[in-house]
Amino acid sequence: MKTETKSLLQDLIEISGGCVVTDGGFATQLEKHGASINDPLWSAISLIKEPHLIKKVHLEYLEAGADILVTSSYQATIPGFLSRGLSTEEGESLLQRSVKLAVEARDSFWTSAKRNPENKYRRALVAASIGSYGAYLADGSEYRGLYGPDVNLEKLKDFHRHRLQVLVEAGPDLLAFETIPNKLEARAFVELVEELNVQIPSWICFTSVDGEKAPSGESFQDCLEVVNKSSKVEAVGINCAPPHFIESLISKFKQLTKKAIIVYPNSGEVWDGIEKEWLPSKCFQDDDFGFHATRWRDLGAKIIGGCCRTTPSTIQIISNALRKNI
Ligand SMILES: C[S+](C)CC[C@H](N)C(=O)O
Ligand SMILES: N[C@@H](CCS)C(=O)O
Ligand SMILES: [Zn+2]
Repeated sequence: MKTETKSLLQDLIEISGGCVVTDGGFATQLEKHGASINDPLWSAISLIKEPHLIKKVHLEYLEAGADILVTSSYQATIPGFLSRGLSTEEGESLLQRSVKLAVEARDSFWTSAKRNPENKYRRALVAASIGSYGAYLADGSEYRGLYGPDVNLEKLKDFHRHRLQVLVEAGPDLLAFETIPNKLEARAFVELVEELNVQIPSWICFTSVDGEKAPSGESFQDCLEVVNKSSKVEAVGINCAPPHFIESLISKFKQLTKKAIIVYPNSGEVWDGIEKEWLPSKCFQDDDFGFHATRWRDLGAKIIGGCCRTTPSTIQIISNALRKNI
């Protein structure tokens, strides 16, 4: 009889009582430490300039209670690095560095955490971030999702293939396809993980600017139809969308998929892709995240965290709220 072995992600969800905490805004916390990321590479510039800060941010999220660390590779791409005058080999080594820094932070944190049997930490997983083609364009395209007639499925797969290979070979526990704005790009990921025979689980997270559809205007029913076909994608959900959309989106996703649902919204501020700054809007404060995280868990979310403009204090409050109310 064939016995199904559970993946590291399924195991983590199970030992956590059904809901795990992922980390919060990586770029946001990097900026809190003084990093200047107003750049076409956005937070990936820190892989070149300030790798020590990357590790510091990862450690802060672990301390706050994150069970999953998302790497600094969101906007790190080989074409992006080439346009800075770096070589392909240098670009590859920066991608490897993004995984290595997170793994080192996880390992050193876990080595000291497990010395104290009193503490409630679990050994965290490292998820390699793969931002969208729109993120690489560096003009806020990930919130619009309209790549134009020249960008077809093959072009998206060609864009993502090499980076994906390098990241997988660097040894993360998971792949995090993040802030995805349309169905075509989800399909590119689903096909690539199959073609490359990737052996670690993935999540695919879409964003939303209206609380109902993907930024491209495509329905989540259409988007999830593509994702549901892949056994390599273990979780699907929403990231970097305003938090007040999350309740109704979890309910919608529950009807559209049997996969684990993941949500890690931003604070509610809105990205100005031209000025490269966050504009104030209807926002959640840290306490609001604590209150809503238990509601999101009760509605069926299995992985909960924060995205842009959330920080370790947000994750600490989410983690405390979820552990109090298992
Ligand atoms: C998640 S968005 C705030 C990342 C930055 C964007 N791709 C840009 O470069 O403008
Ligand atoms: N993992 C990225 C996502 C940006 S939308 C970050 O937290 O900076
Ligand atoms: Zn974000």
